[in-house]
Amino acid sequence: MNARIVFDLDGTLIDSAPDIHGIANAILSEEGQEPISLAQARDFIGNGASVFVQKMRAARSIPEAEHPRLLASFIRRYDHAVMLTLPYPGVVEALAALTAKGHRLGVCTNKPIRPTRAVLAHLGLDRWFGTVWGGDSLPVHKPDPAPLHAAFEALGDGPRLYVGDSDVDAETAQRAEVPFLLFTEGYRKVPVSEMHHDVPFDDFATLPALVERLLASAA
Ligand SMILES: O=C(O)COP(=O)(O)O
Ligand SMILES: [Mg+2]
Repeated sequence: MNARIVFDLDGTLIDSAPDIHGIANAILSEEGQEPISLAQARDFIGNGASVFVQKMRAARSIPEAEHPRLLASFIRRYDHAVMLTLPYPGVVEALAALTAKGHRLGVCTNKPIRPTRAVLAHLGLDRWFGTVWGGDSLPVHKPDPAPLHAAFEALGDGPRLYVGDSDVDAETAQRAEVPFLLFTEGYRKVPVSEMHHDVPFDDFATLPALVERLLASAA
């Protein structure tokens, strides 16, 4: 059965934390602040750019009054923050295998749409996706299920599956009532056993077979 499969981006398809860490520290350096660690940057990703900047400010006690200026600086740099980002191992092969099976693929991320398109194009991943939704594509973002619903709608008919790495994705899938495959090697903050999911996986090489099994069991 040809399915619609939507993917989260940061921490699921791509390890983008090194680039996001880089822009955060460029801003903090300009502000005369100490840098944050890569682990902190990874931890701050998941709820979009504004929440990232809010957590970065909190880590360095930068007042809220600076938020709009720092967010604008973050967004300005974000489109070019692609040089250190790589797909996780096996992602390209998995996307090719799923496409060869006739499944239609999409992206639903809380990353703003411009850097989303920039990084997908930079990595040559854009060719695999029939639809791409960013954190600012609609007035609401994940865990609101609206962008996920919109992504599925754009892909036509067929069973739906969502693939993501975070508690935000788990909640989005639950609210959208969509089966959820959890990539356990991304930017997860919560133990796998405490997260909602239908199927966990830690290696993209296993994803195509897991998808077929999940679709067969649901049929
Ligand atoms: O940019 C973010 O904060 C999160 O992005 P994601 O939804 O692709 O994990
Ligand atoms: Mg993610």
